[in-house]
Amino acid sequence: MSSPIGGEGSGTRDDDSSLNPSLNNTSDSSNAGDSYELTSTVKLVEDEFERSKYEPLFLEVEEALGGVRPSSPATLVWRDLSVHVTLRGGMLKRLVNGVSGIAKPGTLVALMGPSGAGKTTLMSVLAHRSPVGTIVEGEIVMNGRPVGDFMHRESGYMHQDDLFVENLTVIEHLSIMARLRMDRRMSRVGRTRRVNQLLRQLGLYSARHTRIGGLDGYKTLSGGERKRLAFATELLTDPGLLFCDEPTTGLDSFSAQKLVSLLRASAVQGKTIICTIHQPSSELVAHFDRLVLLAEGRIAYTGTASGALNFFESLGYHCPLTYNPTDFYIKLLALTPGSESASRQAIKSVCDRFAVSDAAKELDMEIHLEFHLMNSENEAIALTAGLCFLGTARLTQEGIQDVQGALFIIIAENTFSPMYSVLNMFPEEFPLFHRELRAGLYSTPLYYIARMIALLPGLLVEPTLFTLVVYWIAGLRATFRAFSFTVFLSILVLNVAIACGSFFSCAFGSMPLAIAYLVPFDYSLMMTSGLFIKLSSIPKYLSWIRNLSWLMYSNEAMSIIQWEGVQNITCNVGRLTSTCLSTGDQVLSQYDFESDRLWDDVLALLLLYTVFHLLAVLALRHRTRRK
Ligand SMILES: Nc1ncnc2c1ncn2[C@@H]1O[C@H](COP(=O)(O)OP(=O)(O)OP(=O)(O)O)[C@@H](O)[C@H]1O
Repeated sequence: MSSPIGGEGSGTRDDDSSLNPSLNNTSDSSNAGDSYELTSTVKLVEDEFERSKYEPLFLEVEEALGGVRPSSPATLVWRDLSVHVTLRGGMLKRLVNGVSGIAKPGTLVALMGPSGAGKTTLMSVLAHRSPVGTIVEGEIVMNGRPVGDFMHRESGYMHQDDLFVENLTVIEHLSIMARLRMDRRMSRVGRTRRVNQLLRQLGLYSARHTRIGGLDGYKTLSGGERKRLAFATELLTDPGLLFCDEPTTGLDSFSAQKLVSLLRASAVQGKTIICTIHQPSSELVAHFDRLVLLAEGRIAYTGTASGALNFFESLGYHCPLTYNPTDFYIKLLALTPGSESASRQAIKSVCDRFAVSDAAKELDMEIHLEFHLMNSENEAIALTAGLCFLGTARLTQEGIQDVQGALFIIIAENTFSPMYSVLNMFPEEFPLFHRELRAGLYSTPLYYIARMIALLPGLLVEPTLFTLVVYWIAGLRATFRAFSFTVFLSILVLNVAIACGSFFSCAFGSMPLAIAYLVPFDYSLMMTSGLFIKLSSIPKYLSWIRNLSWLMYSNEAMSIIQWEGVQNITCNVGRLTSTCLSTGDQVLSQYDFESDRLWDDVLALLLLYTVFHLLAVLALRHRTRRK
């Protein structure tokens, strides 16, 4: 039988009667259709190659763009993760012990450690691909969702032993996999383009007609090419998250370097990549953004490669100059035959010291924040908040506090979660943005504006929904003007908060640093909001902060809307109260608010919105120039 592939000949392709039999089976009409479609898909790929020879410009542009961005960026967070297996006789064996970590879009993470440290176990649990019978405790979430079967669709897993149908050629393998794995709604031309693109990106173009392996007398793929083919197979669906189990094992140093460079390039495009890796050279380690050193199922270190050197030096372990630092750590964290108990003691001490280190605290803070942001389900909070205030906002002395409380909930909910949620936006995208900026694809202000426009639907819908729920359940002033003005103000508040968060995000290179400065700032905003301390009693040297406090402006404006013109607040007869506030004006002056400042407050909010965005663009431009 002749090969289904036409075009130029290759010694490896002729006499190909051994392609997947189902694809050549003409007795079944559906299979015949499949076979026809596959044949024409492969043909299309070939045609595309032929054309691409004459399209150098297209290649250059694609190279400049670095291919496509992943369809969905993925943040994976795990907290207090322990993994056990049940041994014969029902005994439990712990393989991973209370491990926490985070992997974000655009980062390449290395899981390292001596043999038996738990790397493969941890990675398979994170990928939701652990063997049956594995008991997992702790939390693992991807983009806010606890991991589940969806991980098989939404993440790729490159196994250590790449198994292929050996007598297929590279292009046949990828075409079949494209057909099986890619979205069924994608057109044949779309699939072809993707295969074509991957072959070029992963340097497999010249080997496209080479058989994967096995058959005597034929040229077969090298180890490095096999790994790259396995990588290309996982990239077909363009997952945001990719797991690679020992991708460099069995490769010479040049091939290993080439493969890790490809992983790095994919990460720079926005993917999250987690690899287990065995004793990498210093050059390889330099490609990784984060190292996770495991020992005896625990974390011995997490952070940058240079941070690892400092951490171990702080414990008194100095890596000799002639030594590869990763070999040094792994030797240090391995059980030495004959003195296992002393080794275990030393490993325990390293892990304990890391658990109380600054790096571990920073990591904890980052993880805590991720979980906090994931858990802040807006509508659920709105409902809970609304129910707490159910019907309490009446025109009585107690009702005054309830109205002010409900207003503050609206302001706070539209301030804090959104402000912190954008903190990582710019540091995360900075490598890709910087590369595209250098390629002259757009300017800094244009990128910034596009980023903000992308957020816009959420910036309008979220505050509207939240206010809608809290406002009516709490029973705030039931007039169209009061309600619509409150919605308008809550949208404004959220937008100022996002502008402020964006400024901190652009000004600081990492989220922990941005948080370190933002937390004291947001406390001062809150304290000068008018709810906790009377504005007139704030010390003079601090009172200027209130000019920056959009919480104060919005609190004043929303209070004016609720209380303007109100004349009939009930005083409790028979109850000894120091003062009785019977009009709306008295309520406002109780909080040091002025009834004629409504439009001043709106203007101040608009001004803060503009200033924060301008500062953010300037900070971003400064960072790109500095880099
Ligand atoms: N199903 C199982 N039953 C019992 N012990 C297991 C099981 N799976 C793994 N282990 C043990 O758990 C420990 C961690 O295994 P794991 O494969 O995760 O280590 P690793 O760090 O990936 O090692 P390597 O680098 O050698 O692949 C090892 O001691 C291993 O023997």
